[in-house]
Order: sequence, then C-alpha cells, then structure tokens
Amino acid sequence: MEIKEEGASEEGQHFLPAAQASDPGDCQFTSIQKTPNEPQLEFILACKDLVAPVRDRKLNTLVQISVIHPVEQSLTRYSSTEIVEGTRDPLFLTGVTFPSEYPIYEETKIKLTVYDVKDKSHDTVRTSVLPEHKDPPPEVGRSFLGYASFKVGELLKSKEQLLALSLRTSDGGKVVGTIEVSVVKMGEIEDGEADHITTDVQGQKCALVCECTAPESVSGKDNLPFLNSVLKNPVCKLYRFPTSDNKWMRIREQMSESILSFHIPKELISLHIKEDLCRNQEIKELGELSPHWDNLRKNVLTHCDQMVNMYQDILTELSKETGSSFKSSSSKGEKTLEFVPVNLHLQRMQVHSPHLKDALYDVITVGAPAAHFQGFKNGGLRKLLHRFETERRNTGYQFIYYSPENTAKAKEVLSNINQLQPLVATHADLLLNSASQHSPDSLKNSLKMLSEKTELFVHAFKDQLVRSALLALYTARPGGVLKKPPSPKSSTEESSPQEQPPLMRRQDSIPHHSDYDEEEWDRVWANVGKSLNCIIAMVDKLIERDGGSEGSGSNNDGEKEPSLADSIPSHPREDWYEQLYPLILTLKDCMGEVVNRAKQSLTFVLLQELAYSLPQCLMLTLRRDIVFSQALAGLVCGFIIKLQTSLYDPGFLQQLHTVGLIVQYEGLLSTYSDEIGMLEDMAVGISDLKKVAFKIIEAKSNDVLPVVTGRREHYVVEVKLPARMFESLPLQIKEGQLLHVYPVLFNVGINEQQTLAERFGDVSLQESINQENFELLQEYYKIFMEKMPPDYISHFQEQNDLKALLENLHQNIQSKKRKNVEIMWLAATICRKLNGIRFTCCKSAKDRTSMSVTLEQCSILRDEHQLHKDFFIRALDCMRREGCRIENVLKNIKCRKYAFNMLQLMAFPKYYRPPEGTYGKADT
Ligand SMILES: O=P(O)(O)O[C@H]1[C@H](O)[C@@H](O)[C@H](O)[C@H](O)[C@@H]1OP(=O)(O)O
Repeated sequence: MEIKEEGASEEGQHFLPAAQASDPGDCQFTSIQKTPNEPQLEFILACKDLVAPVRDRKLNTLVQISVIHPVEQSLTRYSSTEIVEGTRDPLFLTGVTFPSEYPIYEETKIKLTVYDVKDKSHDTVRTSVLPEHKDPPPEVGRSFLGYASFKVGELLKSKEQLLALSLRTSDGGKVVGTIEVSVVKMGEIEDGEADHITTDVQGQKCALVCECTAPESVSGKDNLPFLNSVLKNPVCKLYRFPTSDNKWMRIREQMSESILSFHIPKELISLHIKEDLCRNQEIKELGELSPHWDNLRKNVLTHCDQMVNMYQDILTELSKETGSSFKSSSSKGEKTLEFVPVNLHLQRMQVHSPHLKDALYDVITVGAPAAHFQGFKNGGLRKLLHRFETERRNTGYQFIYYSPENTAKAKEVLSNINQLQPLVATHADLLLNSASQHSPDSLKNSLKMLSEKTELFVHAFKDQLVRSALLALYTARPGGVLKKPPSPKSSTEESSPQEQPPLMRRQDSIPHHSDYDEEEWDRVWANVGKSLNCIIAMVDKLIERDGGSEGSGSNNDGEKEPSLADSIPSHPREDWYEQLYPLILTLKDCMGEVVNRAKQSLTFVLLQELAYSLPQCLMLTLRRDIVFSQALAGLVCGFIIKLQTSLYDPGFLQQLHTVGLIVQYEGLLSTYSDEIGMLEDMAVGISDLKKVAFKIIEAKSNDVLPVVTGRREHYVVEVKLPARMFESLPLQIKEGQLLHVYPVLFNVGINEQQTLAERFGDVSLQESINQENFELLQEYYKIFMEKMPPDYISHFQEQNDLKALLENLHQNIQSKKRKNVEIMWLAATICRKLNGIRFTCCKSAKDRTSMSVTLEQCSILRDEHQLHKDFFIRALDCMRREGCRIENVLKNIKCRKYAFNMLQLMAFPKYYRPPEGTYGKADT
C-alpha cells in the first residue's frame, strides 16, 4: 500500500467520507469493544529525543494524525495536536478521540507525522480551504521530521495499552526520535502530584490534553439516549491542567449540534399557518360589511392568503432538509433557512478536580436571532415596531386603532372561546350520558365539570373590549349608523363620526354610547348562565325525586335556586335523559349565539390590526416570527439540556415549578452599522420568549421531540420525557403545571465596530437594553427570594452573595465604561448561581462567541476550580487553538481560522484575542 504524503481531505473529526460511514464491507473487520455513546478509542501522544534537522535549532513540533481505512487503503487526515515549543521531548496537549459512530476497527491503521513548525502564523491549524478532491498545497511554514504508524488492534492489545514507536524519515531509513501513544480511559488519568510540570514541560504551552468521554457522575449517563435524540455530531476534547496546589484537574470540552435547529422552526411555522388560516377564515365569515370595510377586508385577505402561501412554501423547503441539525454562518442570509437559528450548539465543560465536586458548565452558543435575509437597512424589530405603532396610532383614518394590548386581548379571548366552547359541549354530552345511565353520582360529577367549564366560558367574555368591538362591528355593517353621537368618556376620547362615509375613527374614538342596544349583548350573554342554572335546578330535582337528598340543590356558588327548580315540570321515575336533553340544547344554542357574536366582533378588531399599512405590517409579523423562531429553537434546546442535567436536583425542580427559570443571553454585537439592526431584532426576539411556557409530559413512544402548541401571543412547548425520567419529577410538574422562563439580555460590543460606535456613533441602544434587562433580572431575583422555601434560601445565601453581585452589575451598567466586559462576566455568574440557562451570541456565534466562551471556561477554572494562575493563558490558548471552537469555525466556513485580522484584534479587550496562527483573513 502506498501512503501518500498528506494527500487527503481537510481534517476534521466529523466530516467522514460518506462511503466510509456506511460501508457494507465493514462487517468483515473486528469492531472495537465499546460502551454505548462513548468514544471507541482515545489516546494521547508524546515524543522523545527528537532530532533537529539543523543542530541547535529549538524544535517547535506538532503531530498530524491520519487514518488509513482497511478497505480503501486511502489516507484521511483526521486531526492534529497543538504545537509544543522549544523542546525535543514534547508532551502534547491534544489527544485523539474516535467517537462511537466513526468507522474504526482493529485493522484500521493510524499514521502519525511529526512536523517542525517554523512559522506559527502559517500553522497550528490548516489555514486554507481545500477544493474538494484536490490535494492540499505543500505545507507552508513547517517541515517534516518523521513518521510512524500502527494498527489500532496493536495498540489495544499492547502491554498497558501503550506503544513506543520509532519515528523515521520519509525514506523509512533514519530514526529521528520516538513517539509514545497511550490509550486514555476515564478514571485512569493520574490524580498524582503535578508539581513536576513546571520543569518537565518548560517551554510548553499547556498541560496534557487528550480527548475522552464524560465522567458518569456529571453526565447523567442514564439519560444519554434522551439527550442524544436532540444533540448530534459531538466534538469532544479533554485537557489536564495543574491546580494552584499542583494537583491535576481534568477538563472535558464538548460541543454538539441540535436537531432542534430545524425541528422547532418547522413546528412553529406549522402553528403560524394554522393560526393564520383560522384567522383568515374568521375574517371571511365576518358577515356583511359596508363597502368601505368590505374593500378593506378583501385587501387584507388577499395579502394574508399570500402570506400563508409563503409560510407554506418555507415549510415545504425546510421539510426537505431532512436530518439537518445545523445551519452554518455562511447560510445565514438564505431565504428558505430564515427561521433556522445560525450555528446553534451546546458548548459544555465538565470539570473533575481533586478536592471539589465534579461540575458541569453549559452555554448555548448561537448567532443572534435576526432577520438576515430581510436585512437591516431600516433597522431591526425594536425600532421598526416602535415606529410602526407610533405611525399607526397617529394616522388611523382608514381603520379603528386598537392598542397592541387590546389586539392581544382580542386574540386571547378568541383563543379561549375556541378552546372552551368544545369543552363545554363535551361536558354537556357527558352529563346527558350520565343521565341516560340514571346514575346520581355520575350525574353530580358531570354537572360539576359542566358548571366549572361554563363559568370559565362566561368569564372569558367579561371584557370591555368585547362590548366596544360589538359596537364597532355594528357600525361597520351596512346601515349600521349611530343615531346619536356618543358622549366622550374622557378628554382623550373623541366623538365618533355621525355621517357616512367615512366610518373611520381613531382608537380613542371607539364609540361607547349610542342608540345601539348594548343590553342585547348582556341578554345573550346572561342566557348562557341562565340555561346552566336551569340544568343545575333540573339535576337537583331529578336526584331529589329519585330519593337522594344529600348534596343537591346547589349552584356553583353553593346557593339554592328553588324557584327555578320548582318552575321546571318533572315527573317521578321519568327518563332523566329526556328531562335534561332540551335544557342542554338550549345551553348549546345560547353558547353558539354568544360565540358567534363575540367571534365576529373580535375578528373585526384583528382586521383593524391588519388594515394599516399593508403589506408592511405583514412583513413585520414575518420578521418577528423569523426572529422568534430562531430564539425559540435555542431556548428549547437550552431548556431540555438544563432539565436533563438537573433532573435529580430537587432544589432545581422546585425552582422550576415555583419560580421559573432565568435565561441569560450574552450579546457581543456592536452598536454600529448592520449590527444595530441585529441587536434590535435580538432584543425583541429574546423578550418575546416571555410568551413561552414549558410543559413536561411523558413520552409514549420513542419520539421525544418537543411539540409546540398555542398561538403567537402564548406558546406552550411540550417536552416529552421517557417514563423513567418523568417519574422522578415532582407532582406539580407531572400534573402539567406550566413552567415559565425569564429571558434577559446583556450586550457589550467588543470589536473595532464598537470602537467606532463609542467614538463617533451611539451606544444608547446597548445602554438601554442593559438597563432594562437589569431591572428584569432584579425582578426575577426578588421572585426567587420570595417563592423559594426559607431553608433553601438561607443555604443559598450562605453560598452566594447575589445581592452584591447584582449591585456590582448595576454599577457597571451605570458606569458607561467602554467595552465593559465585566458586565458579561457578572451577568453570567449571576445566571449560573441562579441555576439559569446561559447563552452566548454574536452575529454568527463563530468568532467572537468562541473567544468569549473559552474565556468564560478558563475564568471558571480559575475562580471555581483553582486553576494554577500561570496556566490561565496557556489553558485559554489551548482551548482556542485545538479545542471545540476551532472545529466550530471549520464546520461553518470550511477553514480553521477565526475571521479576525490584526487591526480588528487590536480593538478587542485583551483576553478576547486568539493565539497567533489561529486567525486571519477568511472568506466567510
Ligand atoms: O462569529 P462572528 O464574530 O459574528 O464573526 C464575524 C467576525 O467577528 C468578524 O471579524 C468577521 O469580519 C466576520 O464579519 C464574521 O462574521 P461572519 O458572519 O461573516 O462569519
């Protein structure tokens, strides 16, 4: 077999050649014994006695790992170590891991090639994008030292699973040193003293790194199948760093995509289509309208139908993306992928340190939810919505202006009606069923349920809006002219026009008084209650005559209504069903009448919302839906992961159902140019997440994908848990209590654009977002302190000084310091201490986000796990150079380079700059 020198595809653990991934010929090879969901093979590398090509030259080495598949015998470049500088005996920080799905066998051959790196700015990582099926260009800035190869089976069967191989020059002749390959297994990483590290690894960039699997205690291994159903393509790295008392700590970094990236948008678009189709139908069924309103309705319907078609097309396109779980940064402007979040990943750090409990730190990284395809020329949602509302309020001469609150109310009442009417009807039928069985107990129970639901139904209409909408609709009917002018309610209310046309008013002119018979509605509405009372009275009477005396004769308020009962003729031993049937019919008829009137009037309110500035208002809704969809996909992902990791923490579960969860977003966008618009979109998208509640249900099949229900103003995400996990939940959650989230966003721009904003532009957007969200965070803390049990709180306060942290955050927000990254650190710390869900976002969640999450990881190691202070920068460089985030860059733009140039980096806060050789001009 010929081993070509470095002729293969761009390295990357998760870009398997398709043929390899499912080769039927594979079955003739010996599989590696493996634990489910864990990597099959992991090893670390070290070299000894390397020979420099030129005497006295200090070696800066790296090892490139390639795989030779036993069938194809072709070489696939798999991964690299980091560069270790200035030593002939390098101990490499980066190990090698083959995830469970990788086609590797005992017969698979691994080739290790050692290079001497002369120019770091050209190396550490491959810096060019390779056209497919093309050999890479000759390596720049590095020279070949030697290579060795081995079969996986040899390594696994070797003594202590360690091989010491001679490194040879390319002609296979001269030995230029030794390379040690040792298998790593969890629990085998030494807990011994690490005090030799300062001398042993002098000149090296950091401590030992290898790639490995999760410690059981923190990963909740039993729950893995559940988590694996939403997380895909994990990349895993493991590092070992010294602690301040010279012990080893072990850190595992993991990054995974989520199929929720596509699943949630599809759920949401389907829901919007359903909601809009229903609304369009209701608008069609508004009945006869005067010509002005009728034309308006026709116009609205034309646009609304077009919108539904557009949503349907987007859904069709998205449904074609079967199996996708990731939208790359380069696709962020694609129309058909607009609803999908950009570059959504779980970034996880697990820490195993000598004296402390194992800990897990999760951050969801995602591109700022924003409508990239629509663009940012006119700003983002925050500005657009504000402007739209102001203009609508001030120019409402073609329609009636209802405030956003009133419009939302109309939608809520409509949705309640749609839910309650069938519910009441079902309970009425159940009552008849009990009557036909002649069962007093069953009859009483059915009546109780019917009374409860009918009461809710009647209550749903108890809103002034229904009254004013009825009147407005009345006046919009042909000939529905007000005969006398209404008397103004307040100084802001104008009188309604007396002549036709135009029948156009402003909101503050919605008429309240006229010849219109307002009491008619009261009568229709009251009839529902009356007919229920008749049913109650009849049931009492039937039971009483049947001989039962106990528990009868009460209506919902516990009061007897003897007069009603007496007025209904009843005959002993007569068929109960026959007695009740006409009363139930009357109840249903009365309800039908109420529903019909209320539905039409409230739909008329919705027509007003749509009537202004078509099609812009629909485009604004589309923009909001797009941004929300991206935000929701991230949130659901974060929620499911948080639930999975904290499932056995009673304090967390109690917090979940009594308080709800804080969800903290760190934004790194600049308040300059297009990113202003992105930030404006993001702020609204995140704030809209308040409308989401979660409900946990038991999974009845293997399908554990969440289901989104509800409507635009109120969404419920049903999270399905396998029976075993579901059982461990508190009763309140199992009974379906809605679980709430409190989203907060803190943004600090860090790049050169932010420098421009600070010098020549405007940072007020960032300042007001941070201030507003600080207030929300404070409010959450207050509720948390009030609602959690006192003993929990006292223990919590012993551990954390949240008050001081909040105060500190407040001061930093107020201080107006430039690029004040302390804000992000404090907000993140508060979120972690409050058991919240952490997010980090920039435009693409690729470059700035990578700098920030790696900095956060290392800061946590320093502050919470006693990372040796001399190793802070080394750890940071390690994670940025060879960790999960450079893989993130690769999978996004097919190039292992953070997209920064020197000039940009000069503007970055110090700890946000990546190590030399890992950044450069990349065509993103
Ligand atoms: O992941 P981001 O930080 O949003 O990527 C930016 C990068 O920060 C910037 O330096 C570069 O010029 C590009 O604009 C990157 O955004 P892309 O969306 O083009 O990847």
